[in-house]
Order: sequence, then structure tokens, then C-alpha cells
Amino acid sequence: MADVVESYSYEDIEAISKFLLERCRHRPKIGIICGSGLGGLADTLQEQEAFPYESIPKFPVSTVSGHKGRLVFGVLSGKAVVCMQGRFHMYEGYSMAKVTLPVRVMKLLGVETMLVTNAAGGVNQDYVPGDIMIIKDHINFPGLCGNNPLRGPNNEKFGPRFPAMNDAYNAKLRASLRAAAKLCGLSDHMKEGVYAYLGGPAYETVAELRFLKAIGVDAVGMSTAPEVIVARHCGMKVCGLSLISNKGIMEYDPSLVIDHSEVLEAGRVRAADIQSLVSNLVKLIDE
Ligand SMILES: O=P(O)(O)O[C@H]1O[C@H](CO)[C@@H](O)[C@H]1O
Ligand SMILES: Nc1nc2[nH]cnc2c(=O)[nH]1
Repeated sequence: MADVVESYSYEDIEAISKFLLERCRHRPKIGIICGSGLGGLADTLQEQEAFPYESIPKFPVSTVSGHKGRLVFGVLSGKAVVCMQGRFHMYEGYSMAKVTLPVRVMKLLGVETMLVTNAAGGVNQDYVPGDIMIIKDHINFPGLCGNNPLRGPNNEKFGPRFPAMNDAYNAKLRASLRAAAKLCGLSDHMKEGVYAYLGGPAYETVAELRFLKAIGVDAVGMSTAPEVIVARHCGMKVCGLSLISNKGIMEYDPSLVIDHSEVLEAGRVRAADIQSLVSNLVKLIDE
């Protein structure tokens, strides 16, 4: 017999989206997940209607600093959007079902296009803190060992048992991100590369970073891939951005350390640029 994996039924998710739709007048087709230190974007929405996670039935709560813990609806560049101002991570102790619950809720709210953002360590030696990487592809390390967010009974109402992931990050949206970067004068800071999702919460050892570099990883973090897999499974178009918050430490030099406050500081430094990049992207998205 199969072991038990935590899951939410379609009806559970429908009930959460109904709860939100009954209390909110926006009908967003665009969803945005704000990474560590990048939640300021949600504060810039016009006509905001915000729901603290504690107020939403069956929702997990944010436990990591730099993740405020609110679902914020509003208007950005003239379009209705919904932002997760704070995400959930497996290292917080949440199941994959909880980590990805908001994505399915967004699907039932009517979201068709998802922008996922994160803070990540630079593995590619050409990357410097402050660079913004358009995610071209990901490597889902926990997933390679079986901890995929789609593990467990498949709900056909969301998508197929065996979804394709070769086109996870939409090529047209990636082109729109490049165009948006040009519009706001950020082209020189833009990169495009492969994100590796590791479980965390420990940062990488030198050997792990050297391994990631050898296999073609450009940036590393502890999020994003589960959300993207679930979003693609239910047919959303997806694009992603990693703010390179720090350089991966590839040498045995104890004077070099990485700390979450450095990650949050990188977000503060680039906050206005990320906000203008995302608002230009939203302008370019066809609804
Ligand atoms: O991926 P986000 O949530 O942006 O945050 C990244 O930054 C935190 C570590 O500093 C980890 O949570 C990592 O995943
Ligand atoms: N795993 C991981 N996550 C991060 N998030 C921000 N920086 C890093 C990093 O260097 N490693």
C-alpha cells in the first residue's frame, strides 16, 4: 500500500478560493510570488486588499524573516494581480502540499500567468550580487530523490499524472522579461540561467557548490521549483526571477560567511529596480 502523503482535495482548495473571492473585488489573472526580501513589491499595488495568512482558512503561516505573510490583491500597471507577500519552504517543516497550496488557490482564483521570484546564491562565477537572473530552467534536487510536490494521488481536475517540464519557464515570458529590463535600464544587470532548488536551511558546503557549478547550475536557493511544478501541472504559464543576493563561497576561506541578513539587504538594495522590472513585465503580459 502507498504511504500517506499530505494533500488537499479539490474541494478544500475551492473553499479557500471561494472564501477569498467572496471578500475581494479583484479578479487577477496574474499571480506573483515574492521571494526573501522582495515583498515590498506587494506594498506598491494600487487598490490593495490584503489577507494575512492567519486569516485564510487552512493556510500555512510565514515563519521566515523577509516573508511578511499576506496575500495581497491589487492593481499593477493597470492589471489586477495577486501577490504572495511571503512564501512557504520545506525547511520550515511544511509538507510539499502546504508549500504549493497557494499556487492551486491562485489557479482557482483565475490566475493564468505566474511570476515567481526568489533570492539566490550565485554559483556562476560571472554573477555578482545585485544581478537579476531570468530563470531558464531548474534542477529540483529533492524531486530527483522522490520528494516532488506532485507525489501522491493525482487530481486530474488540476492536471495530468505525468506533466511535461521541458518548457517549465515560458520562452515568450522570458523574452518579455528581457524587454521589460531594457525599458527600465536594467539590461546590464540581467542574466539568464539554471536555478537549483535544494532543501536547505543550511547553506551549501564548498564541495556542494563546486558540484553545482560542475553540473551547470547558475544560482542556488531553497524554493521556487515546487511552486513552478505545481503551476505548470495546472496549466499556468510561468516565468521566474532570481535576485543574486550573494556569491556562493567556493573556497575554503573561513573569513567568508553567508548570512540571511546579507540576502535581505540585497533585496533592499534592488527593491525599486525589481518593482519597476515587474511592473514593466505586467504591462507586456497579454491577458
Ligand atoms: O527563495 P526565497 O524564499 O527567496 O529565499 C531564499 O533565501 C533564504 C535563505 O537566505 C531561503 O529561504 C532561500 O530560499
Ligand atoms: N541555498 C541557498 N539559498 C540562498 N538564498 C540566498 N542565497 C542563497 C545561497 O547562497 N544558497
